[in-house]
Amino acid sequence: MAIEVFAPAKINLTLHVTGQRPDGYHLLESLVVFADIGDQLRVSKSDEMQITVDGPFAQGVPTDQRNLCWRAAELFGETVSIHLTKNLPHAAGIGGGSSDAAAVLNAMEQLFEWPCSASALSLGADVPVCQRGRATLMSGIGETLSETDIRPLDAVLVNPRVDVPTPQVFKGLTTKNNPAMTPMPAPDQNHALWHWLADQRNDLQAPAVAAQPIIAEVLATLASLNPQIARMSGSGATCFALFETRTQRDAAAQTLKQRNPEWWVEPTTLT
Ligand SMILES: C[C@@](CO)(OP(=O)(O)O)[C@H](O)COP(=O)(O)OP(=O)(O)OC[C@H]1O[C@@H](n2ccc(N)nc2=O)[C@H](O)[C@@H]1O
Ligand SMILES: Nc1ncnc2c1ncn2[C@@H]1O[C@H](COP(=O)(O)OP(=O)(O)O)[C@@H](O)[C@H]1O
Repeated sequence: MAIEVFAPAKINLTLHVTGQRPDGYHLLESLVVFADIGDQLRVSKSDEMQITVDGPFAQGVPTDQRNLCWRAAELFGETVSIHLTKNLPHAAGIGGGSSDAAAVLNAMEQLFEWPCSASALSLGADVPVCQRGRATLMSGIGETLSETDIRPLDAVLVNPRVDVPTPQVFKGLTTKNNPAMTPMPAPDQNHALWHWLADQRNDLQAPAVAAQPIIAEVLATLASLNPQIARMSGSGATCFALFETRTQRDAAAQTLKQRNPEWWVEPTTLT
């Protein structure tokens, strides 16, 4: 029997860095949502571990213990065969590896019919939130999760096809004790959410731009298309823009693809 699972792109609509633990990990506050685009995985029981990868971003994805999917299976404690169709850019701030690992854990719980007894957090700070796969307020280093409600958001994701290693971006932070997020508004209308989002931040945006200046160009290009908000996700380099209507979103995506054919541009709905 094979289980098919979807590993959606993770988007940090906000990302506040509010402190640092003695072990070096940073304390975060983030509103995390998920896209309707992502990687696709097929997981089946097998006598030995095996990973095969195809898809537009297959190149450079490890097929051994370095793949987070492999480490997820080891954490679960069984061997499986995994086929990964890699549709998302990696080292991109949209949780590609973390979302794949979360999907493998979810698939293995279905396949073997018992829950994973080890902590998903040991695979990466983003894996627990990716296991939920829906709008969540995340804090701590990624272990404190509280469900939240948002209306579907029309967004365009843009990645200029440069890798941004997460540890390097955290190292580039100049201040680690930044103000916390303010309380999120009730989910009854998107206007209130957009207003609130505009007052929040991604504290990793400045160090990511310092590491890869093209991110500033992506953000300026998105801002020129009159979105409600344009910001970077995670540690970058993927940026998102939110639009009031699906028609505006699709028109913006079309313009971006024409102007910058070398960028990865995807219209999507975030929930
Ligand atoms: C920044 C975020 C925001 O959601 O997203 P991405 O940019 O990875 O998508 C995550 O916190 C990333 O989570 P994840 O990619 O799972 O991180 P991990 O593998 O646990 O850690 C990679 C490295 O990032 C740094 N790190 C990560 C999380 C955290 N709360 N503090 C940190 O300082 C550490 O230097 C660590 O060695
Ligand atoms: N399943 C996977 N998909 C993509 N990258 C992976 C995977 N497993 C391990 N990696 C490695 O993890 C690194 C970070 O990728 P990713 O998790 O997509 O980044 P980010 O944390 O920025 O979202 C990549 O450079 C790649 O070598």
